[in-house]
Amino acid sequence: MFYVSSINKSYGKNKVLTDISLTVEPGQCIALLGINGSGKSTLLGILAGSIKPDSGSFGFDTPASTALLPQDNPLLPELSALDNIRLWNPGSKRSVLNEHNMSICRSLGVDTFLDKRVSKLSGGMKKRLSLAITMMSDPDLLLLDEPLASLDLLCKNGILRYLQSYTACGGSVIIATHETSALDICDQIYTLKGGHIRLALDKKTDPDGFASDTYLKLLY
Ligand SMILES: Nc1ncnc2c1ncn2[C@@H]1O[C@H](COP(=O)(O)OP(=O)(O)OP(=O)(O)O)[C@@H](O)[C@H]1O
Repeated sequence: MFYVSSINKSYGKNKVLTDISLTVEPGQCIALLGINGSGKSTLLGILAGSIKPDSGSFGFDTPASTALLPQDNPLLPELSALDNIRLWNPGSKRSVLNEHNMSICRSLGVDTFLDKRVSKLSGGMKKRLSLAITMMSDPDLLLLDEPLASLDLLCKNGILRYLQSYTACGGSVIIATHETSALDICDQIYTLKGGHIRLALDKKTDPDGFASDTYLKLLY
């Protein structure tokens, strides 16, 4: 289990996160919903270890690992997709295309453009490549910051199906999103408002609450 306990974060006088607590079980997918500037990226950055909270704690109850897929793809545009994979995977040139990594590439359709330069890839291809690289570290908890932004329906669907197969194998996901289609695969929806977090929907106790025409109400 991954726990977050009483996290607080301010930028100067701007109190962004107040007393944030939640838990994520293995195999669970949790959505973070909130308007622009509500603190979703800040919270994910804290959980990924790249932003220091003012107070509070987080971690796993057993040894486990986390990986963050940031909003902007962490790719070098002048390199090929394969060279970007090599860059993020320390090891020999031969071992980077091992069966484990290739199976991730195949699942996300990245194997079809490994030799292409990143600057020539579409937004959806870049996102799938970034996700593939993130998955190669075999994380137990995947932190996703707006992974579906500006992707076409087919690409969104492919990524969502991939995430479903990941959680079906016991992986956990926290996904910050404005996309209602992403909420369909989530077990719980938390909202961030005025710095505070609230469990707004839980599929176990309110399966009927998961309907795209009701999601907007959660933000008010
Ligand atoms: N490095 C920083 N220095 C100062 N203020 C920051 C910094 N990063 C974020 N903020 C502020 O913290 C607040 C939360 O920003 P954050 O990016 O976490 O929101 P968000 O919910 O992810 O927004 P969006 O949906 O637009 O991506 C905003 O008011 C933002 O201006």
